[in-house]
Amino acid sequence: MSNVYIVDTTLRDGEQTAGVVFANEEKVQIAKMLAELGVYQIEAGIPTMGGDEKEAIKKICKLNLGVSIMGWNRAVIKDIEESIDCGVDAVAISISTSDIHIKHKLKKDRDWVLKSMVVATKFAKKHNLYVSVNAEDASRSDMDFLIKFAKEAKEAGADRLRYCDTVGMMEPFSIYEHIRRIIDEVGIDVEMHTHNDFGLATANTLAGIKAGAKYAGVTVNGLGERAGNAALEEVVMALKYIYKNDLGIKTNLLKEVCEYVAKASGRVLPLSKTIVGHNVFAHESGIHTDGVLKDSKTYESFSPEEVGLQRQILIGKHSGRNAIVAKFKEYDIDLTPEQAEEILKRVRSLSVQLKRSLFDKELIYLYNEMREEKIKDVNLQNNI
Ligand SMILES: CC(=O)SCCNC(=O)CCNC(=O)[C@H](O)C(C)(C)COP(=O)(O)OP(=O)(O)OC[C@H]1O[C@@H](n2cnc3c(N)ncnc32)[C@H](O)[C@@H]1OP(=O)(O)O
Ligand SMILES: O=C(O)CCC(=O)C(=O)O
Repeated sequence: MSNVYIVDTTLRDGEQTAGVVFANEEKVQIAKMLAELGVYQIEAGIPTMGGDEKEAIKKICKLNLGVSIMGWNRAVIKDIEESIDCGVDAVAISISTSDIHIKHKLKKDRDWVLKSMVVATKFAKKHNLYVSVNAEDASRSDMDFLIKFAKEAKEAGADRLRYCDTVGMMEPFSIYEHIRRIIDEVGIDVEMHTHNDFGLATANTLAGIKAGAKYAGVTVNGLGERAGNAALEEVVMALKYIYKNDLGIKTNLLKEVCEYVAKASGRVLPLSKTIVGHNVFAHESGIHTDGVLKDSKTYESFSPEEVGLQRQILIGKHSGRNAIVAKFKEYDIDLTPEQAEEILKRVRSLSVQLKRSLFDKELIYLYNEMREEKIKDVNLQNNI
């Protein structure tokens, strides 16, 4: 697998999540964090919107973060002029390639699409910008037309083609075929931009990469239109651990970045959010905790510290003896096997009553309760 570059669009597609707005300072802070994380390119927003959006993009450009800053544009010269005015070094030039979009949204025809894209691309190249030509709704486009579009984009000077699965209608096997065909027939660099409508955004991005796409367009926490985009944290970690392709991203910062974006977007991270959820390294089941306590690799794909998290061993209804023994050891209490068995019974009963796992102080309470009962029993037996 060749090198893969992360293109983060949290500040563009991520902010397009219905109802999400980043304050300008938050946009700047997110850009700084993404640069620190080590992404290749930040799609910072849509300059032609003007106002705050343009101000924030200008500020991000002025920071000289050492990463490429891209502005998003329609295939419209005025849009690109606004991008240039912001000081970006790269532009995304977007236009729909599917007949559904061309006919019903743009109300134009295929020739108009090709012409608008070529004119916009040549204009951007004349201004020494890096150009990604974005085929919106590529996945629902006629493949022969998409190939023609990609060829003309390349001839006009485009540096890459963004393949957009705009409504998230693809699955990995077909997307692999599409991307292979584009690369084989056009020989252009491809960026994957996938949406999560069927929960396949990350899988589809990985399939595209496997087919030879060099760029992965992602968002932090998978923010984005409707069900969102492929999540940065998922793609980076899957590439590292499933495909053995370490992109050099500072993954130990992931938790912090994801938490920040969650807060700024007002979209709380679910406890079991992939990669960075608070509970994705929490173990309760007896067989799992026993395994993890012996060797964490038995039930973890990578160590929690790698993404800025910590392992948690919870004690609850599904716990086993070994976890109970280990937990009390943390408090310098060496349980006998019989004591561990007895406490486990009490843990199960209390967990069912409370419908949750137990806090450490509740465990100590159960331990004291058990000891007091034992003392009472002995006293009774001795008639004291
Ligand atoms: C799949 C995606 O994520 S695409 C990105 C979507 N993001 C956004 O829309 C967020 C920011 N958008 C905006 O601020 C505004 O929509 C703007 C500034 C881009 C345009 O605003 P307005 O001029 O008010 O137009 P409006 O949004 O109502 O309609 C879009 C127009 O752009 C046209 N258009 C849409 N996509 C493209 C394109 N890729 N290239 C050229 N024209 C396009 C539409 O046909 C429509 O034109 P019409 O007015 O002649 O019918
Ligand atoms: O990136 C683009 O230009 C297209 C917009 C988009 O987000 C998409 O098609 O999913």
